[in-house]
Amino acid sequence: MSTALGTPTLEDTYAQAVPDLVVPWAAAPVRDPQVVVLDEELAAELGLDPETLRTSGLLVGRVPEGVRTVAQAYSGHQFGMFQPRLGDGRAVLLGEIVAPDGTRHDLHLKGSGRTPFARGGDGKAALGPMLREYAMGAAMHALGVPTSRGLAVSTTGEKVDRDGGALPGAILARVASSHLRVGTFQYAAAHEEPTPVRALADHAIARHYPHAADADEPYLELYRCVVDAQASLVAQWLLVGFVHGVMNTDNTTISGETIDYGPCAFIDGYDPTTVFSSIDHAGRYAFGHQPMIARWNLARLGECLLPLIDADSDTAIEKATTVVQSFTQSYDGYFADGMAAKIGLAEPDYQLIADLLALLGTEKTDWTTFFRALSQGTARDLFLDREAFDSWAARRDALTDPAAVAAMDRVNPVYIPRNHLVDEALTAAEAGDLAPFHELLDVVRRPFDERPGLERWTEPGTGPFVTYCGT
Ligand SMILES: Nc1ncnc2c1ncn2[C@@H]1O[C@H](COP(=O)(O)OP(=O)(O)OP(=O)(O)O)[C@@H](O)[C@H]1O
Repeated sequence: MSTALGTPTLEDTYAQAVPDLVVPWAAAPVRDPQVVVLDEELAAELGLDPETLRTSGLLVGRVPEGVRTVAQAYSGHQFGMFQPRLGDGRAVLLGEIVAPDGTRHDLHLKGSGRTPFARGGDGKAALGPMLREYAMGAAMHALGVPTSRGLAVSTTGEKVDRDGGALPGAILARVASSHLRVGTFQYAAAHEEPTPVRALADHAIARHYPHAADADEPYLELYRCVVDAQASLVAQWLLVGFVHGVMNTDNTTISGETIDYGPCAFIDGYDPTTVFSSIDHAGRYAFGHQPMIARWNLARLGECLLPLIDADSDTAIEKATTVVQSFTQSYDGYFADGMAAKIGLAEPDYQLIADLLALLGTEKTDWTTFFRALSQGTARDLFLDREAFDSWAARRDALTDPAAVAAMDRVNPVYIPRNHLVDEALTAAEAGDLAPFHELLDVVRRPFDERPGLERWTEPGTGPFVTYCGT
């Protein structure tokens, strides 16, 4: 069913395709909603009028009569442990919007009240974490990394209890090309088979990889596409220095977009062991582990698809294994191509890249600063052991491609959302001062243009590196 909503229309192809995987559910009423930030550029991309959005109540879940909003079911491996019933515990899917360019997007609320999936949670969200998700999504989008994006954050006028304190409550309106997760397939596979998994896979194909429908083996092709999309995504995370922080299977998307900016951050100094989540004591989701974890998560998706891949289970396992094993080669290719562009080579040189990573790791050189300094010819100054840098740089200079050198500054950002400055902006916002948050947005939305007056945004923080794990 689709329902007119002023100009936009909310469709529900997902709920229709897999009714067993949703629960009809409405956002809890909000007494005093105030839109704190709204991404007008994103609204325009979706064909939505910002003023209507500000006043209609849609951003906190007030939908016109007849629109069937739902909470989505999903399972997930969290830190390696299977949780059969997670789902939208504090979220609702308002519906799908078809943008003027024909692309389909979910409009989803986070922090909109308890649902049947809430388990012990209060169904709410605090302002700081929702603003964090909004800013990180905006930053990643500006960096060219596929991501869910915040359309708006609204305060609810109520307080939420977190760690013994009362914080302003908020709702994030989030847009994604879908909210299909590896965990969605895990839920379908764990609860009933094979019909829901097949219906879900058919929906995923139609929505994200329509060419797979014409392949000889459509479900194997779907799997191949997701593995490739995730290999590309995680390579991009590492290239920009992003640590997701909670790469559970319920945070691994079928579309290949980044989702759920919980305890995430960008690294300052290059160190593959960097962990940003205060609950990740073993370093499972450390910066350098992310490719391996993505592959592990994708193996869980493969398990769900086995009955669709081949009626003979041994054959299905063999085919799925070949696909998941292709992750490593795809990832290595994406990462090496990206690194080549970052250092000004037309073609990757694997040894040169490996030696650079070793060099940066030894001194924990600032990841973002290094690549811009390389294009400016000032990278040498960043090292204590300048001879080691000189001998690496001489090998690189011999291979540089003039066109690639000119393009370096278009792939190497000057500005990333430095963790200490994000925390500073969120602390101010929770205290009622939004000015630092708006400055943060302004900086991260134009990451490649060096601008005077923003020098402090290029400075690394002084730690501690494990930080902010609020919800
Ligand atoms: N305050 C809360 N009340 C109810 N359920 C919650 C709350 N916080 C988290 N959950 C649920 O706990 C599970 C894991 O939480 P997680 O932080 O990964 O999700 P999330 O950040 O709420 O949502 P998303 O993954 O959509 O960004 C999910 O099922 C989520 O809905």
